[in-house]
Amino acid sequence: MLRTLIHNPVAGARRARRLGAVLERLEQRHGAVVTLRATGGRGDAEAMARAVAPGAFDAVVAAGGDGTINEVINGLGARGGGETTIPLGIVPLGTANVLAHELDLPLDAEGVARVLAEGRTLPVHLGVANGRAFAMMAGAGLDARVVERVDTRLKRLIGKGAYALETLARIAAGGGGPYRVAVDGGEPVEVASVIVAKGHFYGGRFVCAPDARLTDPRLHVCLFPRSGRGNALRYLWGVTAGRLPRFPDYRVLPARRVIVEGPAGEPVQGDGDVIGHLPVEIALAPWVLPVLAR
Ligand SMILES: Nc1ncnc2c1ncn2[C@@H]1O[C@H](COP(=O)(O)OP(=O)(O)OP(=O)(O)O)[C@@H](O)[C@H]1O
Repeated sequence: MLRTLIHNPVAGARRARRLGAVLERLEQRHGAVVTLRATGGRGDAEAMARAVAPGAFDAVVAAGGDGTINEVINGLGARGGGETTIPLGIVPLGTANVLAHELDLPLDAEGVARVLAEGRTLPVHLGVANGRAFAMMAGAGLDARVVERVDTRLKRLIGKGAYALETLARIAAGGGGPYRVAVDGGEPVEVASVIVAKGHFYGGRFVCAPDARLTDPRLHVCLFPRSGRGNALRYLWGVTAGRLPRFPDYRVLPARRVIVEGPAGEPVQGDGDVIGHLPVEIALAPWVLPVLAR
């Protein structure tokens, strides 16, 4: 069993010991041969995944947060996708680890190593936003502005709390939008924020799109219609309290193709990192990614 493991040492800084324990179990208990490569900066994980020689490894493992995993996914996608795609494995070392939660991956070293060695492969349908693949979600509006501005040093220090503080700061600052969202060629609707989900979890284990599933070839468009600080706080409370899907003004539409327009140059987030700017066309990726899961 041959695995190449692409590690973001910044994402994993607080959890370096967990990665060591995973490697030890993989090699000693499961007899895996692991090649470890560390990234040196943004874009490295994608280039490393893209450069894996065909047939050299039977899985490419991303060790980091959702941003690192997203890069590896794009690197694997750039290889052409299709039947020959190398399976993706995950060592969750990030702040929110939304994809790991969505896949119900174990977080302990023993469990992570077992999935990487013996897990089944799950066919994951990806989204693609202006050519960049995403596994969990892409969006424009409040959450994209939060992702753009969140202080990375604070994230390393206090984890998810940095997102909470930045969300409150962005709500207080106001502005942004409105966005016009056209679903499957229909008339555009105007909203204050939009999230296009592939998975049902958001920001950890909060639920935005209850019916979205990674293995389902559909996008779920989450529409936050009302603008203003009061409504932004109300939606935020709805997400954190698990009430959002029951809000009468909140809507989730299944879709295959979504176009979002708004103030030119506003950020678009994908899997928790800025992956582009408006306007954006979001669709399903033309390839399916095999992902190692329980
Ligand atoms: N060696 C490196 N030094 C600095 N930044 C890096 C390095 N390698 C990767 N990065 C960048 O770090 C960013 C954050 O990484 P990642 O998302 O994996 O971790 P995280 O932010 O802790 O987790 P989460 O996405 O779950 O919040 C990514 O955008 C990635 O491109």
